[in-house]
Amino acid sequence: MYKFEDDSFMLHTDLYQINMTKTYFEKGIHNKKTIFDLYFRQMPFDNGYAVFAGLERMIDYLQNLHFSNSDIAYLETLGYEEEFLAYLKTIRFTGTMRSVLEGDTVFNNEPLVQIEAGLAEAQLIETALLNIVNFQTLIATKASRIRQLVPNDNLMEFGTRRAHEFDAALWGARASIIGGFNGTSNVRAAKLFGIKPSGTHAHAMIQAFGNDYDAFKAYADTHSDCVFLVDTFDTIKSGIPTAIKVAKEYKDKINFVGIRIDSGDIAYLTKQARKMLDEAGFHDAQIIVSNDLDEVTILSLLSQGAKVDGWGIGTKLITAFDHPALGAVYKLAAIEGDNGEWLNRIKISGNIEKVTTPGKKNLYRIINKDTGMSEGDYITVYDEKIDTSEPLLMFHPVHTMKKKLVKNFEAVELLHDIFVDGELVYESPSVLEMQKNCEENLNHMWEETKRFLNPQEYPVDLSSKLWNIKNDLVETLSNQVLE
Ligand SMILES: Nc1ncnc2c1ncn2[C@@H]1O[C@H](COP(=O)(O)OP(=O)(O)OP(=O)(O)O)[C@@H](O)[C@H]1O
Ligand SMILES: O=P(O)(O)OC[C@H]1O[C@H](OP(=O)(O)OP(=O)(O)O)[C@H](O)[C@@H]1O
Ligand SMILES: O=C(O)c1cccnc1
Repeated sequence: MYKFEDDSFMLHTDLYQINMTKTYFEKGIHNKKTIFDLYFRQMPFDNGYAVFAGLERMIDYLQNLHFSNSDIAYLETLGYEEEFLAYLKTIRFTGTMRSVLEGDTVFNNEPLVQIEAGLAEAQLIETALLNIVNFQTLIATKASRIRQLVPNDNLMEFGTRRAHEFDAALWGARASIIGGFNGTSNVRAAKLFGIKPSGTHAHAMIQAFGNDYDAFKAYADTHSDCVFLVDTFDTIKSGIPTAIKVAKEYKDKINFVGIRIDSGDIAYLTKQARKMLDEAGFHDAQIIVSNDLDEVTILSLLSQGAKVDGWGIGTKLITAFDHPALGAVYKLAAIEGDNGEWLNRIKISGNIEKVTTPGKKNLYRIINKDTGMSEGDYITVYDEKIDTSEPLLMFHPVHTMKKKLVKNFEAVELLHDIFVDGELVYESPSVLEMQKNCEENLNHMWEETKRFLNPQEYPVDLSSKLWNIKNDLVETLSNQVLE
C-alpha cells in the first residue's frame, strides 16, 4: 500500500524541524548538548490529575530513529544539499531520556519527559514525541475519569469505528486500559498489547435472522458465553423476555452472561430489566449498556439509580470528545555553553503561567509519611538535594503567599532513566501493570484531587533555588529588552 518499503517515522515531523536542523548544522551548533522538557499547561477535562501514557511508543520511535534511503531521496527532491543530507543519514538517537512512567498521575507545568541530547537530535524528535504523548495521555485520563465513577463495573472500550483512524483506535484502546478499562473491542489491540478482548453482538445479527428469538438461539447454538442485545425491536416487550426464554431453554448449555441495551431511557430500561431477570432467577445476569455514553451521562444514570453492571463506551472516549487536545509542549530549557557549562534558557510570555522553567531539573512527589498521601510535586534544580530530615517549604510558584511546611515526608523521584547516552536502560512493563501503577498512584491522591467536578488544584511547586533562578532570568531578560 505504501509506496516506499523503507518508509520510516523520521519524516513524521514538521518541516520546520528539518529547516532548523539545517541551520544548526550549517552554523556548527547541531551537536551542542541541550535539555528539552515535555509538559502540558492545562489539565485536560478540567480534571484534577492526568494519567501519563505513550512511553513505550516513544521508546520504539527513538530506538528506530534514522532517515531511510527513501527519506533522504525525498528530501533531496525538496532541494536540501548533499552535505546536509549526508549528515542527516548519520542521525540516531544518542541522547538521554528521562520520563515519568505510564500510568503515573501527572500534572500541568511539570516536566514529564526530559531529553538531553544534541540540539539537532533533540529538535527533530519534538513533533513525534508530542504527537504520541498528547493523544495517549488524553485518552488514559478520560478513561480514568470514567473509572473513578464506577470503581467496580466492567468497562469496555468500543470506540474503534469512531476513532480518528487506525492508530488512534489502537493506541487509544491501550490508553483506555492504562486508565482503568477492563477490555477493548479492538481485537488487534488486544493481541498486540496483551489486553482483554471484549464484545457482544450487533443489531445486524438480529436483523439477519429477522426476530430476537431465532437470533438469540442461533448465537446460543454457536457460543458458550452469551450476551444478548435486547433493543432491536422492543426492549421490554420482546428483547428481555426473549433473552430470558432462550437462557431458560439452553440452561447449562450456555453461560448466560447477560443482556446489552443500546438505546432508549437507560435508567428506566435497566431497572425494568433487573426486575425481570431477577424474577426469572437470573440474579447474576449482567446488564450492559452503551449509546454515546460519557462521564456526564454515566453520572446522571447513577443518580437515577440505573442498574448497570457493564458499560460499553466508544465515541466520546476515543475522540476525547469534550477536550480534544491535551496541548503538551516541548521547550528548550538549557544549552551547552562554549566551555561545556549549562546555559539556562527561558521563553518569556505576557502570561506568567506560560513562562518556561529554565535549566536541567528533577521532579519529586512529596509523600507525607503520616498519611501516605501526596502533598504535591516539587521541581528542583537537577543536582539539588532535598533534605528529608528538615521540614520542606512548598509554595505556589505564581501566588507565592500560598505556602505550607511539610514535615515527615519522603521525596519520590518521578523521572526515570529510559535512555542513557543512546542506550535503552528501561524495560516497559505490561499494560496491565501500567494500569496497576495508575491505581497505586491514585491511592496516594486525596479525594479532593480526584473528584469529578471542580477538583482542588494539586500543588506543582518549584524549589526556592529553582524559583530564584527562574525569576532572576526573567528579570535579566526583561531588563535587556528595556535597554
Ligand atoms: N435516563 C437517562 N438519563 C440521561 N441520559 C440518558 C438516559 N438514557 C439514555 N441516555 C442518553 O441519552 C442519549 C440518547 O440518545 P438518542 O436519543 O440518540 O438515543 P436513542 O434514540 O435512545 O437511541 P438510538 O438513536 O441509538 O437508537 C444517549 O447519549 C444516551 O446514553
Ligand atoms: O455509542 P458509542 O459510545 O460510540 O459506543 C459504540 C457504539 O457502536 C455501536 O453502535 P453503531 O455503530 O451500531 O451505531 P448506533 O448504535 O449509534 O446506531 C454500539 O451499538 C454502540 O452504540
Ligand atoms: O461488542 C459490542 O457490543 C460492541 C463493539 C463495538 C461497538 N459497539 C458494540
